[in-house]
Amino acid sequence: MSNLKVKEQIDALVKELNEHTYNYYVLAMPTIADYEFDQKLEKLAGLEKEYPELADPNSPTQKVGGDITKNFITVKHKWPMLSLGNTYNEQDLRDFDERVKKAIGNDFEYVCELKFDGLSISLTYENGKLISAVTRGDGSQGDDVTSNIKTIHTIPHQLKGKEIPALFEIRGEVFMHRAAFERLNKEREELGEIAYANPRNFAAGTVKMQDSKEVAKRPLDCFLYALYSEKKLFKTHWESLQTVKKWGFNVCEHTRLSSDIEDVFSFIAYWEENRFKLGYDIDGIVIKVNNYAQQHELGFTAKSPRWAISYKYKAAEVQTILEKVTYQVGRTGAVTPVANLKPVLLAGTTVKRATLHNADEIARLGLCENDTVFVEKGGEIIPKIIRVNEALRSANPIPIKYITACPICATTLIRKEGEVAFYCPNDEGCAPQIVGKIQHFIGRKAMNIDGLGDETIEAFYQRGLVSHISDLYFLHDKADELKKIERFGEKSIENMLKGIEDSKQMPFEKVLFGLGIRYVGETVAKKLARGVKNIDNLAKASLEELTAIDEIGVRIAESIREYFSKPEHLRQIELLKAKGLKFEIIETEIISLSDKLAEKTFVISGVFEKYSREELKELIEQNGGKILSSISAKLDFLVAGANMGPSKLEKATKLNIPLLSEEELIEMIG
Ligand SMILES: NC(=O)c1ccc[n+]([C@@H]2O[C@H](COP(=O)([O-])OP(=O)(O)OC[C@H]3O[C@@H](n4cnc5c(N)ncnc54)[C@H](O)[C@@H]3O)[C@@H](O)[C@H]2O)c1
Ligand SMILES: [Zn+2]
Repeated sequence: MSNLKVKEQIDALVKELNEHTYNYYVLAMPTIADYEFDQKLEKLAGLEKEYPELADPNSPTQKVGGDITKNFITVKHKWPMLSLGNTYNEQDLRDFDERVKKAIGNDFEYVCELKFDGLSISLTYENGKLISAVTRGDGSQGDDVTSNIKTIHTIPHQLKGKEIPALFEIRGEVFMHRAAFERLNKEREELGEIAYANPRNFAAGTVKMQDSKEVAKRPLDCFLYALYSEKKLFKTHWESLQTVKKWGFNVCEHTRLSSDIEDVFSFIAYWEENRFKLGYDIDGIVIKVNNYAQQHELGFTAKSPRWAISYKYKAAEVQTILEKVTYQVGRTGAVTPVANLKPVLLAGTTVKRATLHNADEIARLGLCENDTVFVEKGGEIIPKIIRVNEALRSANPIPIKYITACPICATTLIRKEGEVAFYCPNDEGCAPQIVGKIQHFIGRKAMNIDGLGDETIEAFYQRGLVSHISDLYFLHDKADELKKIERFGEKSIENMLKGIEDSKQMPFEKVLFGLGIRYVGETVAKKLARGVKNIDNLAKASLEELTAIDEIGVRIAESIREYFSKPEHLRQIELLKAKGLKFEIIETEIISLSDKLAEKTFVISGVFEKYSREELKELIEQNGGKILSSISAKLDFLVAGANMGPSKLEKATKLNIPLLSEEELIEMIG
C-alpha cells in the first residue's frame, strides 16, 4: 500500500471514530455496536503501529474518550482517569497474560471484577468527609458533580472508623439498576419524552443534570473499585478492597482472587452465563494484577494501565424469523411498531417480541416480510433487532411498509417536523388514546382517585359510560348502569364515587398534570402552576411568556399552545371547573415578615443545602425583596449555590454583583 493510501485510511478511521466517540459520550446515542467500534479502533492501532510516521497525534487510540461540559466546574485529576485495554477473545487474553509474565515473572495474582456498565466517578475524602466527586471527563480533568453524587444513598458522606487516612481518593462506577431503569423509562415514554436506550445512558444523563433534587428522584447506585492515596496504605489491590468495604464503601461481592489465567477464564465463563441474573448491567469483566509494586513495574500506556485489561462480552444474539410487525397506540397517540418473532431462546428467556422504536428504525434495518433477523439482548431488558440475515432472504422480498393510518381508528397518521414518531391525531375518537388519557388522569401521580383502576376505566369506556375525563364527575347520576357491571358491588361503587368526589380537592398542579398535555410531566406541571397561577393564564400565555418560566423550553411551550388551541380541550376544562376541580393555585399568601430586603433585587442560582430554591424565593419575598429572572446591572445580589453555571458566575463578577451564600442571606434577614 502506498503511504498516501495508508494516510487516507488512517485519516478516515480517525474521523469516523471521533464521530462515534462524540455520539457515545456527548449525545449518549451511539450508532454502532461497541464490538464494531472496538474492531475499527484495533484496525487503526494496527496501522499506526506499522506506520508510526503517519499517525495522527489526535488519534482516538491515544486519548481517553469522554466529555467535559460547561455546566460544571472543571477539576483536574490528581491521578489521570484512564481507560482500559479490551479484548473479546481468549487468545488476546492469553497474550496479555504472557506480556505480564515477561515483565514481572510468574509470581503474581489477578483480581477479577465485574465490569459495570455505567460511568466512572472519582470521590475525594478529607478527614473522613466526602469533599468532591468528579467525572472522568477527558481523563485529565472532569466535571465537579459533587452535589449530584451526594444524592446516591450507597455513597457515604461521612466515614466512620479509626484508621481512615486523612486524605484519599476512591474511584468507582455509577450505575442504575435495571428495574429502576425500566420503571423510570416507562414513565418518560408515557409523557412523550424520549426514552433512554439503556441504564448506562440514563445514569450518565442523570449525573449531569443541573438540579440535584431531580437527581435525587432517580435511584442511582455506585460500586467502588480503586483506592488512590499519596501514602502507601496497602500492598495489594485485594487488601484495599477488603478494607474500604469496612470503611463503609459499596464494593461488589462478585470479586475473585485468581492465581492463574485458567482460573480467570472460569470466572469469565461463569459470568457470561449468569450476567443476566444480576440486577444491573455488566459488559464484561476486568482483570487486574493484584500487587501494587508489580502494577508499578508494568506501568501505563498513554491511555490505559498495562497491569489491567477488560474482557468484554459480545452481546448475546440469536437468529429467528420476523413473523409480523404490529403497531401500538399510546395515550399521546404515538404509534410504536413492535416486531413479533418466532419464539426463540436467548440468554435464558424466550423472546417473542422486539422493539422497533419507530419508522426510521425499520428503514435503517431494511426489514422485509419473513426476514430472518439477528436479535440481541444487550443490557436492555427488551431485546432488539440488530440486523437482517440477507443470505436467508426470499427471492422477492416485500419490504415492510410503515402504516399510514391508525391501526385502531384508521385516521391518517402524522409526523411532526423534527420528531421521529408518527402520531394518530384523532385524540377524541381513538380508543387507546381516550382510555389512556382517563387512566392517566386517575393515576397515582395525578389525581390518585381511590376505588378506580385501569381495568374499570376500560370497562366503563366499553359501556359508553366515559369517553372524557369530565365524564367521571357525572358517574354519580349513573348508579343504575354501574350496578349492571359484573363484580362491581354497591360498596365498590360507593368507594369509587367518594374517591371521585374527594379528587375535587386535589391541587391545581395535580389537575394540570392529569390533563395529560404532551411533555407536561409532574415537575413541569408544578413549575407551570407556580408560574402562571391559574388555568386561564396558562391558556392565554404566549410562547415567550411560557419559556420565561423556570425550566420551560420551546418544545413544552409549543405543546401547551397546541393543547389550548383545541376547542374540545377548553370545553373539558369548563366542565371540570363547573364540577369544582381546582384550576388555580391556592396562593400561600405572601405573609410579610419584615421589609429588611425592601427595594433589593435577587437572582437565585444553583443548588442549596438547607433550602430549596422555591423556599429561598419565598423567604426573600416575605421580607420585601424582589426576584429577578436574569442577571443584569440592575441586580443587587446573586444568591449562589453549588453547581451554578460558570457563565452566570462570570457575568455576575463582570458586573460586580455581590454573591450571597444561603447562610449570608439568612443572616441578612436576621
Ligand atoms: N459504540 C460506539 O459508538 C462507541 C464509541 C466510543 C466508545 N465506545 C465503547 O466504549 C469503550 C471505551 O470506553 P472507555 O474508555 O470508558 O473504556 P471501557 O469502558 O471499555 O473501560 C474503562 C472503564 O471501565 C469502567 N469500569 C467498570 N468496572 C470497572 C472495574 N471493576 N474496574 C475498573 N474499571 C471499571 C470504568 O468506568 C473505566 O473508566 C470502548 O470499548 C467502546 O466499546 C463505543
Ligand atoms: Zn387512532
